[in-house]
Amino acid sequence: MFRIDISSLFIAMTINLSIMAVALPYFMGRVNRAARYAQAGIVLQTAGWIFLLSSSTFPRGDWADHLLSTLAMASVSSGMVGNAIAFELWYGRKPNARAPAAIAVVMTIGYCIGFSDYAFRTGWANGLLALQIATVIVSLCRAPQVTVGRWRWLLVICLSIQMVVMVCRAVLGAFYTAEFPNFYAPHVINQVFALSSNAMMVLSVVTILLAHRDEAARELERLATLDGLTGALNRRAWLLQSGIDLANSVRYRQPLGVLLLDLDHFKQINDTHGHGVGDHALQMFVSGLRAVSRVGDLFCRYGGEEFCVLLNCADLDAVTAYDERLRQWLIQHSVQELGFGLSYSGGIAMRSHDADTIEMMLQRADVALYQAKAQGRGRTLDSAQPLTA
Ligand SMILES: Nc1nc2c(ncn2[C@@H]2O[C@H](COP(=O)(O)OP(=O)(O)OP(=O)(O)O)[C@@H](O)[C@H]2O)c(=O)[nH]1
Repeated sequence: MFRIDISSLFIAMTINLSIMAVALPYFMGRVNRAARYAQAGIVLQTAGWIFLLSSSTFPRGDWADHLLSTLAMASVSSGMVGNAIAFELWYGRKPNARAPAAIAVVMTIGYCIGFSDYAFRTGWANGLLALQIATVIVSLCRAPQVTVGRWRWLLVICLSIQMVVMVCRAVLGAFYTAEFPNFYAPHVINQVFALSSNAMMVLSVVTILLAHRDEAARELERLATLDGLTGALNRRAWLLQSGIDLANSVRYRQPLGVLLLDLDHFKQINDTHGHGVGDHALQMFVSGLRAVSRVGDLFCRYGGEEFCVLLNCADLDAVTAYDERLRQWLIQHSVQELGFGLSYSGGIAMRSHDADTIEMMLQRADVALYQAKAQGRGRTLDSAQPLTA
């Protein structure tokens, strides 16, 4: 019959954690903030376990035992705070780990003060660590702001098991102290704890790698679809989405318009104020597009100082209103922000029949835009209106 040797399991886990604490930062190379927090979390958990195992080599209740055990609690609970922040970031949220951090502080202080009372300290530490895990589970169950892989549920399951074991340890330690005289006591709960901690260690490393891979994929997608300078969609992504929108507009018999916009005298802006100001003007123009756009409006940087907007469920009046809102926005903001007025010329093309394509609409909008430039700039013309020379 096999025997579960608790102290060997803890020692093996601490050795593996130490290896991971060194190997992860080394092999993952340059990583972003979330992965750095997760790596710091592993380092702190490792330190916590080293302190905890070292504390048991000193006489029980000795000052060294007291100090090392308290440091262990501080490190393990801070490690969970690091993990909580990493998960928040991986969920696309602003990092907010106030609850786990507050629990870590309160737990460590209470543990240090009440150290001489074994029943109290075991109940207190395990109970609050369970509560800390619960706050992380609640946060993981809330909808993420970005697409998150199945690692999310793997983590929820692991943490839930760990939380239940912690609660059992808290109850045993506080109320059934005789059955649970120390950390290595061969109680079934201690055995489950040793086994689940080992499994948890392996799975948390797997989770870190999966979450990190998810994030790298998101970053690649972002780079492939967004314009680096302005953050607007790039032409490729816009054409892809506008083809889908156009097909939907035919299917649901909704009007749809395209607005092609080109900043006026942009070369002169660059020449007079410098390329940096030119870049800032492009970014400001995109802020304007963002400010006046509504749900269903899709804009992109088409290239250079040219932008394109697709307006879903919009007739000519709605497209013209969009154009007017944008001009108003520029009048209100450009002089203040750039020191000079920024204007643009535009061409409108409405979907005119079911066989219309985005390319055909863009061609018509381009002709109208050319005409708007020829007529003195600072205006938008509709390609369906008779164009004056
Ligand atoms: N600062 C900056 N300038 C850019 C960028 N992309 C394109 N340009 C500049 O935009 C200018 C476009 O010039 P033109 O095509 O002559 O057009 P324009 O000066 O706006 O004249 P009109 O369109 O006829 O009013 C060029 O000087 C490009 O170098 C960019 O990312 N940043």
